[in-house]
Amino acid sequence: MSELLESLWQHDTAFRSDLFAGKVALVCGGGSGIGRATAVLFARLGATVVITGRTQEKLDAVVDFAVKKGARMHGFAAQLREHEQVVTLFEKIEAEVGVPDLLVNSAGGQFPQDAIDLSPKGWNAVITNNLNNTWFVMQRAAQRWRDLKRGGSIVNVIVVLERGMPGVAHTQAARAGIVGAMRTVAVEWAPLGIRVNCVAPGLTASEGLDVYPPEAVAEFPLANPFKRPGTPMEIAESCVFLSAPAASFITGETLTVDGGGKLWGELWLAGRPEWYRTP
Ligand SMILES: CCC/C=C/C(=O)SCCNC(=O)CCNC(=O)[C@H](O)C(C)(C)COP(=O)([O-])OP(=O)([O-])OC[C@H]1O[C@@H](n2cnc3c(N)ncnc32)[C@H](O)[C@@H]1OP(=O)([O-])[O-]
Ligand SMILES: NC(=O)C1=CN([C@@H]2O[C@H](COP(=O)(O)OP(=O)(O)OC[C@H]3O[C@@H](n4cnc5c(N)ncnc54)[C@H](OP(=O)(O)O)[C@@H]3O)[C@@H](O)[C@H]2O)C=CC1
Repeated sequence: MSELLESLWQHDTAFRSDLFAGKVALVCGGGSGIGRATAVLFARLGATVVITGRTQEKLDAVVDFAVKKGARMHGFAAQLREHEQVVTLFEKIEAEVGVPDLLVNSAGGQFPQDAIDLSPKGWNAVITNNLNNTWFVMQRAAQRWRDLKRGGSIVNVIVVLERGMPGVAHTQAARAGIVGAMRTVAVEWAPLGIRVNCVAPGLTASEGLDVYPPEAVAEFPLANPFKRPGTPMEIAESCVFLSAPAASFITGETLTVDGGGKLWGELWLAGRPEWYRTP
């Protein structure tokens, strides 16, 4: 783990080392994968960072590392599907750290299953985990910015939507909901000085991929024309770009970071059905 964190700390970045000095960044899902890379990058660029997720130990590992590097980072656990927990989380952050200026929503995930077999409980779990979760957090941030008469930036990490994604219809539906909400509030919240954007990663090498079956994993190199997964840092750079002053005229957009996967690529997350196998 410390080797991985060290590699994130040393990784090349396009950004100035004091870019976010004086800013507070909240990264949901910051205990692993894309969220962790984003949190570490914000910390390297001078922000005070708060990470959240359900598992305190995962958060502690990242915080301990960052603090040893001299960065300012805090880890507060929360189940983001519960609206009351989101409200309490914001109260805690404001009391102990300060009002977040920047929000990156990378908390989410799903399980792979053919759509026809999804149970109502499984569908609801994934919709709640990726639509309600992200919405509760982005709305709470916007409410606080409105109340305090200050702006902010929101970046939601979603999935690539253009061609659907066999094996994860539930997550496609949830993330399409986020895109619709994002495009709408980009207009409603512009007068408040709030920008809201999405990053759509292609297949990215994170712990999150552990839930996929071996037959799906074996075909992951077919996901894009580079024939490799992206790295969490390749996604983090885009999350940070959209949060930065360099993106001050960008709102309501989705930045796809998928190595060209939506132009050429195949991703069968629950495995390739017989019909689509070449003889
Ligand atoms: C490029 C695209 C690639 C994307 C990659 C990534 O996103 S990587 C990042 C990925 N990172 C992540 O995905 C991490 C986050 N992911 C998660 O935490 C879970 O996937 C979650 C969203 C379902 C959690 O919801 P939860 O805590 O409520 O979960 P729970 O365990 O209580 O299940 C609720 C119900 O869901 C159903 N069901 C669940 N699993 C399966 C299954 N394998 N099979 C079938 N069904 C399944 C089942 O009905 C279950 O109820 P039951 O029958 O047990 O009474
Ligand atoms: N890796 C990939 O190939 C791709 C990933 N994505 C998306 O990017 C996002 C980040 O994924 P990635 O970093 O790869 O995967 P991870 O599973 O590593 O990260 C997801 C994080 O979200 C947290 N989380 C999940 N649900 C909740 C919840 N209800 N409340 C609070 N925290 C929660 C998890 O922590 P904990 O379990 O401790 O709560 C975990 O740290 C996800 O939305 C994912 O679907 C999109 C496209 C491709």
